[in-house]
Amino acid sequence: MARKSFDKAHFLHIDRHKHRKEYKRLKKLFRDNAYLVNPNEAVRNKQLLKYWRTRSLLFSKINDCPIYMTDELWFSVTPELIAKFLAKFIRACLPEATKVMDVFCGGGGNTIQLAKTFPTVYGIDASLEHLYCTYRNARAYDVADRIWLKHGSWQHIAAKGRFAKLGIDCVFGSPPWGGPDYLASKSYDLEAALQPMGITEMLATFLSVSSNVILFLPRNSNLDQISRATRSLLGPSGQCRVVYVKTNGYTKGLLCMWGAALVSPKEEQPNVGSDDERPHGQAEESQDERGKKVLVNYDLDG
Ligand SMILES: C[S@@+](CC[C@H](N)C(=O)[O-])C[C@H]1O[C@@H](n2cnc3c(N)ncnc32)[C@H](O)[C@@H]1O
Repeated sequence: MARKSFDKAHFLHIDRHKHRKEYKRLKKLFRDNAYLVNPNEAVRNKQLLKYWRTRSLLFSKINDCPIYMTDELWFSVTPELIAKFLAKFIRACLPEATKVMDVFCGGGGNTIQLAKTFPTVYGIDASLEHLYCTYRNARAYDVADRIWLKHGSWQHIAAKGRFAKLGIDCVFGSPPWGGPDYLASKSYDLEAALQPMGITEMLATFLSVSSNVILFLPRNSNLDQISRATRSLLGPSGQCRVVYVKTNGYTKGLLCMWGAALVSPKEEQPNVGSDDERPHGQAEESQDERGKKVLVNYDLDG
């Protein structure tokens, strides 16, 4: 691989001298062209076959452009349709926004669509391999120059408070749900099962970066825990908007939103922007009995 295989300026603070080990690992990943997907050869791991077969739902360019995936990314990347919807939704609510953050950026499913919509996107992940995949995939989508990647665990990064000073307009996160077993119980315990911290602590760390927060959570999430976390951090009048996202008639997860512009936008999102720029889909909205959560069903096939 050529010497200029990656632009290290995009990997924040991975300095050749200060962080020798990380730098070397990153260089080796680039040199080996590690994790490149071969669209003509099925993945060896049988458990991942179903994801490989529907690979173009994850990245529509996967059959034509170099896309990079670790085993974990096959089942954790946000499908492109949802990532696109989310990026347009944020822009419709926050038309002036320029800087957004994707905590737990994984293989870049969300980072890429955010970078297609906003000029500056910060991506954070505890896995150097995943950050490398995000960068590579962003190159395939021609948006690598808009992204800045930080390696480390969110707990440590949030505690340092550096991102709080950057004027980030919206912070998004798709935290690990604990693998495909997340549906094993009827109600997903957002305090005990969500990684790397429970919903209240996670929301607090996100709110320390921006007042506009979005989390992508399991579809069976315990909504009372969301209400409690909201009130404990934002007071009794705090509000959260919960958007159920459906594709192919199947609810993929829910988007939980905090911040005035996201919870009570001046105009309803589907009517904002040109036809091309509108978040695509049908929304049904209702208030819960206490009026604290705005529940929305969003069917992307509608
Ligand atoms: C569900 S995946 C995110 C998928 C991503 N939105 C995408 O579309 O590719 C969760 C990610 O969180 C990362 N992660 C897990 N624990 C973390 C931590 N403590 N701090 C930062 N990232 C973490 C994992 O490495 C994984 O890439």
